[in-house]
Amino acid sequence: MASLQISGGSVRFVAGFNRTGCIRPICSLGFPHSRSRFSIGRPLLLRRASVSGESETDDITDAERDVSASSSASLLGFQLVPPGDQEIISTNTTKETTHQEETSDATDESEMADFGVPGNRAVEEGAAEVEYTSVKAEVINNLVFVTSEAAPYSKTGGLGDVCGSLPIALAGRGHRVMVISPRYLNGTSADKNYARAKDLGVRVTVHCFGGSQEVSFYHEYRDGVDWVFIDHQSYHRPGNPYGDSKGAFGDNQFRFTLLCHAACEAPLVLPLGGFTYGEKSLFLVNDWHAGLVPILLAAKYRPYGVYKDARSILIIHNLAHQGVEPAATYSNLGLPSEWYGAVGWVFPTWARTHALDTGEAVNVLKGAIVTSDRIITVSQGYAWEITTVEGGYGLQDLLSSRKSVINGITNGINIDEWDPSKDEHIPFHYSLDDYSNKVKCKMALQKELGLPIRPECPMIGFIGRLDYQKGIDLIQTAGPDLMVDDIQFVMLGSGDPKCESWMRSMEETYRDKFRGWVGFNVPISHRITAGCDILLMPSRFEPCGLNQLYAMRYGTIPVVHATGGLRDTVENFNPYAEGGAGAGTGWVFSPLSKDSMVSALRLAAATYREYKDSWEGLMRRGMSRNYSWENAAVQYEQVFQWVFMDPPYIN
Ligand SMILES: Nc1ncnc2c1ncn2[C@@H]1O[C@H](COP(=O)(O)OP(=O)(O)O[C@H]2O[C@H](CO)[C@@H](O)[C@H](O)[C@H]2O)[C@@H](O)[C@H]1O
Repeated sequence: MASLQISGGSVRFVAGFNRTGCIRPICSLGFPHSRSRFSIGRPLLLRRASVSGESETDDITDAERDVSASSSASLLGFQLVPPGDQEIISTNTTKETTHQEETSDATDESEMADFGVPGNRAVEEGAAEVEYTSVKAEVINNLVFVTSEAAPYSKTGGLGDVCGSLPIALAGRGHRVMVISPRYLNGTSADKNYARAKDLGVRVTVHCFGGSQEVSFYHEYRDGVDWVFIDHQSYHRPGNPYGDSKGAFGDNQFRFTLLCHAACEAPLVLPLGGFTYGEKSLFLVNDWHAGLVPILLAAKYRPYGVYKDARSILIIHNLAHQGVEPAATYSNLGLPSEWYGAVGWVFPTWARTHALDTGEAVNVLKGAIVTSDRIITVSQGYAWEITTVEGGYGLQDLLSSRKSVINGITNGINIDEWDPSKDEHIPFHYSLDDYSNKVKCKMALQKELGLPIRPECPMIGFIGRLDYQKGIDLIQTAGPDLMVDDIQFVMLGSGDPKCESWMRSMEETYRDKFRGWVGFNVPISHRITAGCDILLMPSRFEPCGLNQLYAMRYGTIPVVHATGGLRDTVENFNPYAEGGAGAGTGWVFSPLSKDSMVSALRLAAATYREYKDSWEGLMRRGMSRNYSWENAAVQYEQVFQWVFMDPPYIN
């Protein structure tokens, strides 16, 4: 790993094979439009059923294709962890656990509690159904979110959801909130998302990559939030924020370096509503794409007395993507030379390609971890996981050293967009008071997909990026076993081309049972969430996960692997609890194996068929939970208070 090669006039960073046999990244030095490493997945001519039930061919456009942040500067597939033993949580609803299970569970729980934040009422009061009355924050801050995506302007996954809804919740509590992301124009109808954003007429020159770049700022004030879009020609091209059908963009390091420099200038130069946000801003830095911000505050601004009163919080949505590029690219980042140590990173010896390979690289997320004032992960379980060798992706020791400033706060969801009583994407509406229309949503979905219309047949759904993280290999292995059962299965997603073709062949083999929809399609994701009885999430790791939250709100029962946020948010079903009334909101299986997943699904399907009361109990408990951002916002505010108590971490 990590050798530098001169090839065809460009320097390439060549990766070797990892322990699981996947080819590790091959990345370029980030020259505009040179291609780098992971391929994103080819466009697929997919066959899908039309509403009339007939099969049709649909050419998925770039705008629709799901290409996630994972495609960019990712360590995914680069197994930086020794294979560890999985803890065992029985999928048995009688909850018979072995001594080993009890021990490991107890350890995890107590260690995870270290990452909790006072104010988490859902946890503290042990009540899922806590009601929140919207109140104003006690202390008001100037908040500046920096992110590579924010829905509805840009979204390839959960990062877009969170950065599109948490800022609104915080603004509703009285904070002044700005969200900064690129103004992506890809020549499709998605460009109209930016139609209301107006050029502020402010120009800033950014010095990086051996030259100077002029960026401009577009602005829309909506739902109490200043949405600011950085404009530069490198954000204008077909594809999604990270790549296109040929793979991840080779200049992503450049594009996100530009974002970070411009984001640091924004609070100083943009007179939004007549006034700048000023130097006492709190930067909320999301994932590696924004990771240069805290480094710039420390290295570029504070030495000159600017941003002395500012603070930064790194929000980790996914540690598998760290923005790793060759060490030689350091000079591109626009940082003083003496700050190399902040981002300098060395691959472990075993991961290098040969004896002379020094394994040196720059790692933007690592730099953010060492320079940000505090760190938040999107669930408590994940906060603990990233400090372990299994979940730390090589950064576990560093993260453990900053354990005292790490907190886990479980994501909320946009309860207006995801509301079965008024969802514009679903054909029939329902609620906790009357969910009789849910089965009509199922029948409509069966019709739309060209499946036999069978309201009594358990319908299982999967929605997500088709990649290693989401455990798609497990679904593929389990496919034939599952198809023996009397169920229907629908998958929506795109990414790994092999999985895309597997979906197509499954659909051809099991015409009455399986449908695969390749692409990124928000309306369909809503209809699957409403129409299915069961939502499957066998994620290998899941920092929080949003689909299980959407599912529970829609009375769709999640069957999830016991990891990260899935374990935090789904309570394993116990039919004997509460004097036989039952408890729990889904099935949480472990270990991550085909057998364990299939038995959990079979248990769920059998409960659906034979124990209607238990099923309705599961639905009701899931639907009555409070998923709004209110609980999370209160905890975020607690961390905001803590972050201003201390001087900046790097002063
Ligand atoms: N093909 C498709 N068509 C339409 N919609 C699709 C789709 N594929 C995915 N989506 C949507 O994208 C979002 C995915 O959210 P997740 O939280 O599951 O995952 P993601 O891994 O992207 O996010 C990372 O960040 C989030 C936010 O913090 C964490 O919850 C998560 O664990 C972490 O991996 C959901 O809104 C889902 O409906």
